[in-house]
Amino acid sequence: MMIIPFHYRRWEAKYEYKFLDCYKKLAITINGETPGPTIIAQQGDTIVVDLKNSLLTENVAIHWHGIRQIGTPWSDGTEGLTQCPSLPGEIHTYKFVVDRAGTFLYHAHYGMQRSAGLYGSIHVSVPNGVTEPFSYDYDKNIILNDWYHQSTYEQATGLSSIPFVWVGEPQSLLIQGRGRYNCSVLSTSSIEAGLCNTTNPDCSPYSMTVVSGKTYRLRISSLTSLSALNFEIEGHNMTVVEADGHYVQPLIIKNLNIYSGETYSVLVKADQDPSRNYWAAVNVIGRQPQTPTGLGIFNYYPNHPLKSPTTTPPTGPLWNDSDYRFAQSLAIKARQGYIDPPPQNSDRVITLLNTQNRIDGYTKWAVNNVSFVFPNTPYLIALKENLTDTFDQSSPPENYDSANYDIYSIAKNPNATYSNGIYRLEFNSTVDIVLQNANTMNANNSETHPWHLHGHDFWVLGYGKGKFDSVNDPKKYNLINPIKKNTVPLHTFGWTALRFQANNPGVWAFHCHIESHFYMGMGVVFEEGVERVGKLPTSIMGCGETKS
Ligand SMILES: O=C1O[C@H]([C@@H](O)CO)C(O)=C1O
Repeated sequence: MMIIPFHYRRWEAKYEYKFLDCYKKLAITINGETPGPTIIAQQGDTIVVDLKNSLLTENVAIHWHGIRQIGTPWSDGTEGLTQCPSLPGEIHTYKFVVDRAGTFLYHAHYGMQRSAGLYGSIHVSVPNGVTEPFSYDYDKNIILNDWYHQSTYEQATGLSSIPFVWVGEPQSLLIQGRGRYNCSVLSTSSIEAGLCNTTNPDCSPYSMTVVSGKTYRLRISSLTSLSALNFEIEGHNMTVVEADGHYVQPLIIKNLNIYSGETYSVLVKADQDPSRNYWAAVNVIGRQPQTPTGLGIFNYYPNHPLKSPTTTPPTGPLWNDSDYRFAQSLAIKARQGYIDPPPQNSDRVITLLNTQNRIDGYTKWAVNNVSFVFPNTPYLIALKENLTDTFDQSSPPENYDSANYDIYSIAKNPNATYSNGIYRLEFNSTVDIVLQNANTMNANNSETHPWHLHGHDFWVLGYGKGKFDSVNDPKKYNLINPIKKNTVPLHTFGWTALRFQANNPGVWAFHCHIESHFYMGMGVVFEEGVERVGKLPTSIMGCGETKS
């Protein structure tokens, strides 16, 4: 059979009532599904998606998470940065090449729209004739998510109100779009009105059927709005072999910590007593859990796929065991034979202090005291068309006053400022980013932030606890076999150091992947080589100064 290196998809995004955790809620579907259809392609293939916006009164944009968009920065799908949003009734065409094998994602990148369920997976297989450094019998896809009963609008309104209304912890955890809310806590009249229905097929538990003796590659990813998660299959170890599309030195673990925006492949051998089923369990870590364990079934053929094990489901590590999380992050290294060594030095170091702040009575997140706000005209268009009065031309700060800032205390002055200024990077330069965590505006509290970079993979040079020491910590960087990623956790009261090459012409977001945190300003924007970007398609225009 001839392989056609071109994949054409017609997708329609629309709101539908779904019972993903048995509770009735409007969800954004693609062609009727959430998670949406999986894109299966081979390295080097071109993907074309015609996305029809049938959301009636809401704009849309889709980001292809982990795809670098080399030569197509206008297809990154980041509203306000690389495109105007597409309006109800419009069809927007995304066209890009999947240039690297691995497990990637797609999801809405407009306001907090991702939390309404617009997301899915992208599998890119290796080219013909190339073999992977591990073997397995079957490939399965598992997207983890958290789920809220409040709409995106109620959440966003609360976050941008005085007094501030926090979104709180999710009601459910979803495994491949399925969860289970305890309907019995609701009033009989709500249940009679059909608000919660445990027999709805939408919330039938995720069950993965395995055959004894076979090895499964589970492509596990997280697109949670808030929660850091721990994934475990009762009674089975797993071997991590891939992270964000890069091969990992095989690491055997009992359970996997996974942060929003990350993807991993783990190998699991069906090597336990086949006369019963086992739990697949997802637990909240990093924040005090108020959400029940998310449960799926690891089903040994020929047991019934929905037969619940009689055992107690795994409860995961202690939610506040940050040592456990640091240790797993540190243990993941690039695979021998597949190491892409980082440049030994960098041209520029940007240190980003992560803080929760206040601006005019509003609660915000900021980096180096600047809370990001979107421009009306997407940067990519503004820069190419010289519409430079459309955003703040001053560069955001490269550092914070580390000598006088106590990361373990509530800031003496929590006030921050707004800006839509961007970091302009010299094309082909090597850039280091040091993410520094700190205390929030609540005493003795620091939160985990998964940072995601668009348009690049970065090397993870190190993780540490406490305040980064700019003299001694760089001496401990892993410059031998660091893993490359596009999303990385910044652990509580810690730092994370990254290195990347500014070699992809375009405008790229770098932000906390927690939906509410980016919405509250926790992100920055990098530009490099924009003069090298080809002619922009007019389909990305139509808002702000690009209306004419
Ligand atoms: O932005 C946030 O607000 C809440 C909390 O700090 C409000 O008190 C929280 O946990 C966040 O991540």
